[in-house]
Amino acid sequence: MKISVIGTGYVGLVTGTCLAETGNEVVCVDIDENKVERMRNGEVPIYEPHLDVLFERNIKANRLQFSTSLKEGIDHGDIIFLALPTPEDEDGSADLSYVLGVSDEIGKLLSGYKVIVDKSTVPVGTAEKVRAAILKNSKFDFDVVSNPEFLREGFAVDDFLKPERIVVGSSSERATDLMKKLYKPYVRSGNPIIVMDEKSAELTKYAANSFLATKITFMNEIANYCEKVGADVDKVRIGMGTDSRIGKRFLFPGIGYGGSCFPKDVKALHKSGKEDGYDFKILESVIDVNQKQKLSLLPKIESYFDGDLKGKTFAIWGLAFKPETDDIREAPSLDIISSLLDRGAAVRAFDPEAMDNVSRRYGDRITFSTSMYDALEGSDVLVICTEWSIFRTPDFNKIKNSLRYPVIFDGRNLYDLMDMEKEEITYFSIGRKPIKKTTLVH
Ligand SMILES: NC(=O)c1ccc[n+]([C@@H]2O[C@H](COP(=O)([O-])OP(=O)(O)OC[C@H]3O[C@@H](n4cnc5c(N)ncnc54)[C@H](O)[C@@H]3O)[C@@H](O)[C@H]2O)c1
Ligand SMILES: O=c1ccn([C@@H]2O[C@H](COP(=O)(O)OP(=O)(O)O[C@H]3O[C@H](CO)[C@@H](O)[C@H](O)[C@H]3O)[C@@H](O)[C@H]2O)c(=O)[nH]1
Repeated sequence: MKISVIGTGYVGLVTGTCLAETGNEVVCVDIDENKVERMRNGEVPIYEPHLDVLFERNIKANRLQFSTSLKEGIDHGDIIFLALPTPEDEDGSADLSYVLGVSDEIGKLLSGYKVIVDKSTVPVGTAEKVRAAILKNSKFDFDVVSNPEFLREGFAVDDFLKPERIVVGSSSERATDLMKKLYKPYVRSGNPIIVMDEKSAELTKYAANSFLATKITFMNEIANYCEKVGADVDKVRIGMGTDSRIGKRFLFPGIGYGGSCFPKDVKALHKSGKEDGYDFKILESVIDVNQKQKLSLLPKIESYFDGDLKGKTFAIWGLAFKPETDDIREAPSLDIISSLLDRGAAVRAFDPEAMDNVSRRYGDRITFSTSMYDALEGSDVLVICTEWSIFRTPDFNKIKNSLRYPVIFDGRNLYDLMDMEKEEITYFSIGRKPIKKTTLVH
C-alpha cells in the first residue's frame, strides 16, 4: 500500500520504517529540513534499538523516502498518518495546533479519497475537529481514523512489529477495512485489532498511560511509606506483583516517571476532565506526587552533607528518562542536576546515549564524561538516575577508589543491600533502609 507519515519523530519514523518493512511504499514528511536531509543521507536522527537496520534496508529497497513537502506526502499516500507533536500547553492541556494546522492544510491538498489516521495522542473529540478542519477546504471524500500508538521508547521497533493490540477508532467500514489490511502482517500471532468509535479510541490511549503512571506513583508512595516504617519496598513489590491481578510490571519505584508521554498525558486527561465537568482527583494526586518524587533523593543528599552542597561535585550516572533511549524529555535527572547546580554544586555526568541532548540544554554548566568511571574522578559521591544495564554490575572497587566519599544515592534501586554492606559503601536508595558505613574520605 502507499503510506505517508506526517511528522517523522520517535513515533513517525518508527511507524514509517516498520510499515515499509512489510512491503508498503512509505513517504515520511517532516517540517524540519535539517532532519529530512540527515535521513536522506542515511542517518537515523534518534537512538532507538534495531531501528538503524530496518531503516537502511528499506531505504535501499526504495520503500522508505523522506520529504519536506506536505503536498508530496498527501499526493503519495492512500493512508496518511499524523504523527505530530501534541505537547503540553501552558495550562496542562494538549496543544492541538500541530495536528489541526496540518489538517487544515490537508483539506487544501486532497485530490481524491484518503484515510487520515491520527497516531498522535489527542483528547476525546479531536477526530471530529480534524474532520471539520479538512472538510472546510476540501470537496473530496475522506475518512478520519483514530489509531493511538502504544510503543515504548527503547522497545519501539519490537512494540510496533509485534503489538499486544492495535486500537482502531473508526466509523467508516471502508477505512476500517483498509486499516485491517495494513495491520494484518503485524497480528499474525493472534493479538487483536480492536475496532471502536473514535472517541473511545482516543480515550483508550489517555486511560492506558494514566493508569500506568498511577500504578508507578502508587508504588512510589508505598516506597516513601516503607522508609518511614522500616519496610523494604522491593520485598513488598515482589509480594504484591506475584498476584496475577496486580502483575509484576510497572511496579518499580524510583525517582518518578518522565518521558514525552506520561507527564503530559496525565496532565492532559486531568485538564480535559475539568473542561468536561469531571474532576479526576486521582490524577491530580499522581501529578503532585510524581513532581515531588523526582526530587526525592535531594533531602537524603542534603542531609548527608549537613545541608551544604556548595563546592561539592556529583557524579551522575544516567541522563535519559529511561534506558535504551537518548530522549531526555521530562527526565528526572534534569530536575536533580538543576537542583544541585542551584545549590552551588558541580556535576560530572555520564549517559551512554543522551549526553548530546543534555549538553544542548546545559552547555558547559556541567562536565560530560567519557565513561561511567571517568564521571567518578574528582567527584564526591555518585547519584544514579537511569537504570542502564551497564550500571547494574559495576566495579565497586573503582567506585570506592575514585569517589571522595564512598557513597551512592541510587534513584533506581540497582543494587542489593547485602552487597552494599559487604562492599562497605554508604548507600541510599528508594523505599529501602539506608546502609550507613563509617565513611573513609580520600
Ligand atoms: N514518543 C513516544 O514514545 C510516543 C509513543 C506513543 C505516542 N506518542 C505520541 O505521538 C505524537 C508524536 O510524538 P513523538 O514523540 O514522535 O514527537 P516528536 O517530537 O519526536 O516528533 C514530531 C515530529 O513532527 C515534526 N513536525 C512538527 N510540525 C510539523 C508539520 N507541520 N509538518 C510535518 N512535520 C512536523 C517535528 O519536526 C518532529 O520531527 C505525540 O502526540 C505523542 O504523544 C509518542
Ligand atoms: O515500573 C516502572 C516503569 C516505568 N517507570 C518510569 O516510567 C516512565 C515511562 O516508562 P515507559 O512506559 O517504559 O516509557 P515510554 O516510552 O514513555 O512509554 C509510555 O508512553 C508511551 C507514549 O505514550 C506509550 O506509547 C507506552 O505504551 C508507555 O509505556 C519512565 O520514566 C520510567 O523510568 C517507573 O518509574 N517504574
